[in-house]
Amino acid sequence: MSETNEPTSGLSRRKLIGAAGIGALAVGAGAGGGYAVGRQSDEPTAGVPDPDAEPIPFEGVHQAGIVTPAQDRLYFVALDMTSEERADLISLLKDWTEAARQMTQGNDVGTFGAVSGSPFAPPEDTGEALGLPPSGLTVTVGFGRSLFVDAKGKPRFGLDGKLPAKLKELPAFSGDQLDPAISDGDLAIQACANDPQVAVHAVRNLVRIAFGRASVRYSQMGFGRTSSTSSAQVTARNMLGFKDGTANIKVEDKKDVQDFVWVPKEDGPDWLVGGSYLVSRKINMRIEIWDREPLEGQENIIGRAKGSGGPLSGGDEFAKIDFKKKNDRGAPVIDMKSHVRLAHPDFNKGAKLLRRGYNFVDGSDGLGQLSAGLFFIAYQRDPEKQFVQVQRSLAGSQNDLLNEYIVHVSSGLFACPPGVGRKGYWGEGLFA
Ligand SMILES: C=CC1=C(C)c2cc3[nH]c(cc4nc(cc5[nH]c(cc1n2)c(C)c5CCC(=O)O)C(CCC(=O)O)=C4C)c(C)c3C=C
Ligand SMILES: [Fe+2]
Repeated sequence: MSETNEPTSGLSRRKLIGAAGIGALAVGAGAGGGYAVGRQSDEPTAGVPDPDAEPIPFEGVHQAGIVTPAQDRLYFVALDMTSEERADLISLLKDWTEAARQMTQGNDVGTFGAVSGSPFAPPEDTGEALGLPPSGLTVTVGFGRSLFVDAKGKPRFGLDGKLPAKLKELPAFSGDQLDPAISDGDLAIQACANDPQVAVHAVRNLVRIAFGRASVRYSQMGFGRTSSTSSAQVTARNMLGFKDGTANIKVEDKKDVQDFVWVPKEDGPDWLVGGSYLVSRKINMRIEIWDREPLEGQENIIGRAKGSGGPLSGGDEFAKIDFKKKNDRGAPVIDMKSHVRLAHPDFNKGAKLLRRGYNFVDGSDGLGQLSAGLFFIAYQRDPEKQFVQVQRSLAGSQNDLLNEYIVHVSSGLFACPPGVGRKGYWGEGLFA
């Protein structure tokens, strides 16, 4: 297994297949006939470079979609197994791995894809990504605690002894209003891309492949990444209008990535080494109330300037925060209950997270208010020492000033296995 590998071969969505040409339909008989129709060629439009044409490598030591520079769109889905058969779980993980391998490289799912198979059988690929480039698609999977043990603690799928000690249920936090229907799950898929159609196509096909073995529990679409995971990216803004992700772990911070993101051998279990834990929290915002808060108040709540993103203690966006600085009345310039102070490693036993969240707007509620917020995602090596530590500091009406404007409504914790090589499949080590 290497960190990066060349794309695998497959049926390119963008290649003109056969000599029939645009719009022509080749008709034949039998599943192996190769009925090909292509709608686009690989030729770029003259003078317009396509930044999304180059796929992100699927194979590697770690799964893509964690330290990979955060794309602009998310489609997150949690599923529950509908079969209790170990063989079904294994075959599902194998089928998902192969499909993700193909889709992330800009190829159709299957041997004949969307339009090259038998006209008498449903296509292997649903087709809505035909003609679209890879668009930076990454597909990342995770396993929930309920995949390993049922509600009574009885092992499922013969996975006795495989449950990671750190894959505990997250504790209840003050102020949580969690809806079980949109929380947890046996399996999670995080599909990220720069084109929402490509992310949706990926999830739709994986859900379709799962039919008879697993079904959707809940899903969430996200737009506008709220974190940068590379210092080459500009910091994007969240729905509160603030730059979000300034102090995030970036892929270039090699030591932080090593210390805070990947599960090392000494932590175990063996099958998870090189993987990571994903925490998801859907956080609704009382956005209309926030919008009535004066600028000074908004900045005091976050602890940073809304325009530049710099700390209120002074300096540009990436200046070190001076929590000791006082104003002329002798009060701390950075409020003791500001979000950045309570979330900062200095006040959380050194804990850091790799945040990878997205904005969402799920239409409007019955009161004419936007159902908007942040679908928070964070990766870490140890959920208790990292997410739980920080969220305990933030939660509750006596803590983070931001809590007046937000409410956590969904929660998930998933163990994401390491990456795969040319032949492996996700979670293979679980069945060794
Ligand atoms: C438990 C972890 C965190 C939750 C939940 C969370 C929710 C949340 N955050 C914002 C907006 C911002 N967060 C910022 C910084 C920041 N947030 C967390 C953790 C959680 N946030 C951390 C660890 C940090 C970095 C702290 C530091 O080291 O300085 C910022 C500032 C810019 C930045 O550094 O990213 C903003 C803005 C919202 C709106 C929100 C819930 C809806
Ligand atoms: Fe935050």
